[in-house]
Amino acid sequence: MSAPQMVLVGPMGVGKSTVGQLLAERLGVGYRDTDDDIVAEQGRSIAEIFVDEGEPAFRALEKQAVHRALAEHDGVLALGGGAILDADTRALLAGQRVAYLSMDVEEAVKRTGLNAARPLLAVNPRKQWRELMEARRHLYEEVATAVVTTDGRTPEEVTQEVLSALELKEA
Ligand SMILES: Nc1ncnc2c1ncn2[C@@H]1O[C@H](COP(=O)(O)OP(=O)(O)O)[C@@H](O)[C@H]1O
Ligand SMILES: O=C(O)C1=C[C@@H](OP(=O)(O)O)[C@@H](O)[C@H](O)C1
Ligand SMILES: [Mg+2]
Repeated sequence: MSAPQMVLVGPMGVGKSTVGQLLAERLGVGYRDTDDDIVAEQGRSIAEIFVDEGEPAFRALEKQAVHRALAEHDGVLALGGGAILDADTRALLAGQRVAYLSMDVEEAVKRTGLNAARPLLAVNPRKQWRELMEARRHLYEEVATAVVTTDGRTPEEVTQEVLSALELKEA
């Protein structure tokens, strides 16, 4: 049983996976991403799981993957954007170092576009993103120990901000 050095949360396309890998390099620790764990375990893409079984089935797989990673991983952990919808997951995040990466809607549309890999934004991404954020913003804020805005910042700049905000020492 261990705990991640830090966890990244935030909406789709905000840069959790990109910044997570940079953070892991800077900290000299391993990187893990719960979406990758689900894809590896299922042998299917996230989009295929949504199409084949629907969102509730994906959320059940996600909950298992997140709880396993929180117990096993001691490096940087990036969660899928919707993982914080689960109350048990939010309870497990209490007491951990959690950075919430945020951005505004225009940046979100630029970064995700009409990207079929993110089924929840496949149709009318601007409206979908606004609705998702209305439902989730307070949950990201609830679990976060630091909030880092990513608008107009490169992944390297966001990485630096996260290190400073969480007072993490580099390797
Ligand atoms: N700070 C940034 N500025 C501009 N583009 C970014 C930034 N961070 C990530 N991206 C791009 O946005 C897209 C989504 O990034 P990703 O790391 O997959 O986000 P998430 O894991 O949060 O869904 C990728 O194409 C990535 O290259
Ligand atoms: O926000 C969401 O509900 C989702 C975010 C995705 O992960 P990213 O946040 O890494 O894109 C992925 O888990 C799935 O498409 C659902
Ligand atoms: Mg990701």
